[in-house]
Amino acid sequence: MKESHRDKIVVIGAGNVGEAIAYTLMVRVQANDIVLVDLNEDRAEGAALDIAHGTSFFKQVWVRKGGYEECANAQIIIITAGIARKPGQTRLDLAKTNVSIVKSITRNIMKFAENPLILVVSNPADVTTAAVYKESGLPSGRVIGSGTSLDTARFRYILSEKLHVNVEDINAYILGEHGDSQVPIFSSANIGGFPLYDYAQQVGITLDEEEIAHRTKDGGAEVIKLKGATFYGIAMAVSNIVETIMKDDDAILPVAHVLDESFEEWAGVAVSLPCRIGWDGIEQTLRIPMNEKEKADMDKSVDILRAFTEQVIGS
Ligand SMILES: NC(=O)C1=CN([C@@H]2O[C@H](COP(=O)(O)OP(=O)(O)OC[C@H]3O[C@@H](n4cnc5c(N)ncnc54)[C@H](O)[C@@H]3O)[C@@H](O)[C@H]2O)C=CC1
Ligand SMILES: CC(=O)C(=O)O
Repeated sequence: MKESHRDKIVVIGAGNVGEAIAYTLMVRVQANDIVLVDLNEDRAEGAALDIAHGTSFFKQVWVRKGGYEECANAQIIIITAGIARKPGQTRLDLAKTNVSIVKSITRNIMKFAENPLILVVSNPADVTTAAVYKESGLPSGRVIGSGTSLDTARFRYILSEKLHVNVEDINAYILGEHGDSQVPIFSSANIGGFPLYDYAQQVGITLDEEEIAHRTKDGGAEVIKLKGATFYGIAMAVSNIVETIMKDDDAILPVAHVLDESFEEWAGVAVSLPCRIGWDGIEQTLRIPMNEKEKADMDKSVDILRAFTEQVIGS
């Protein structure tokens, strides 16, 4: 296939996360041209070759190392470059370094791409999303942070374990910060269409909200403590976002973007809410019913993110 006819995705940062994303995109054939860009060119080339060697078991997908000029005609650009969180270190400790990395990457992307769709994964993911939005000048719906998509996946996984039910039957969100102030929305969660607590009562299971929230929030730290880094979970979360964009299928996913004025006291902050996503990025931001405690926790999460974002990148 001619290069000009390929569906191209550029992944910037070919470390654990970038490599796992490229692998997942290849296996699921979500693009037929996957380009890895990294400051460490050997790392990008090695990762690309390792994945490319396996393509004969799947479909024709080009996986290769490249430079920023590849962004010119990419359908999606995914930023994963940065410094990974060390055991015991908070996500927020890393903010200043990673924000300056994603800002310089954004300037490089914008040299070549006219109206790119950028997906931001580097931590702290909400603050880096705000930084890329500001630096790029793009509409906020075209700068999507992976936000609480991974936390939501962890929440659903834990609920499926507790309730002994297929994870696909669980509709429940973690919203707010991808971090310590994240908010589990229990009040509007449903299991196969049944309100969560109706379902739990019918199957005779008592849920401990605090324990579930705690396990969800600590999911990343738990894996980091055990094996040093998380990368498969985020790769699958990103692949899910990529799928809805590439297929233009209007799925509703919990992702971060900078909220507009209609969100009043939350406006101007990059934070996760359920969003309808398609080819142009975020098409609609949805307001999910919350009880009073959840709403108060969301207000707190937004306040924390606003204060921190201002501290790191200015208002
Ligand atoms: N949002 C989420 O849910 C998750 C986010 N992360 C974050 O993803 C980021 C990457 O994590 P890992 O891949 O494990 O780290 P890693 O250290 O394995 O890889 C980072 C890569 O970025 C590259 N890099 C650094 N500066 C660069 C620059 N200016 N331009 C191009 N490449 C550059 C490095 O050479 C390295 O290959 C971290 O910030 C981590 O905290 C990780 C897991 C989940
Ligand atoms: C590292 C990280 O952000 C996570 O696994 O949630």
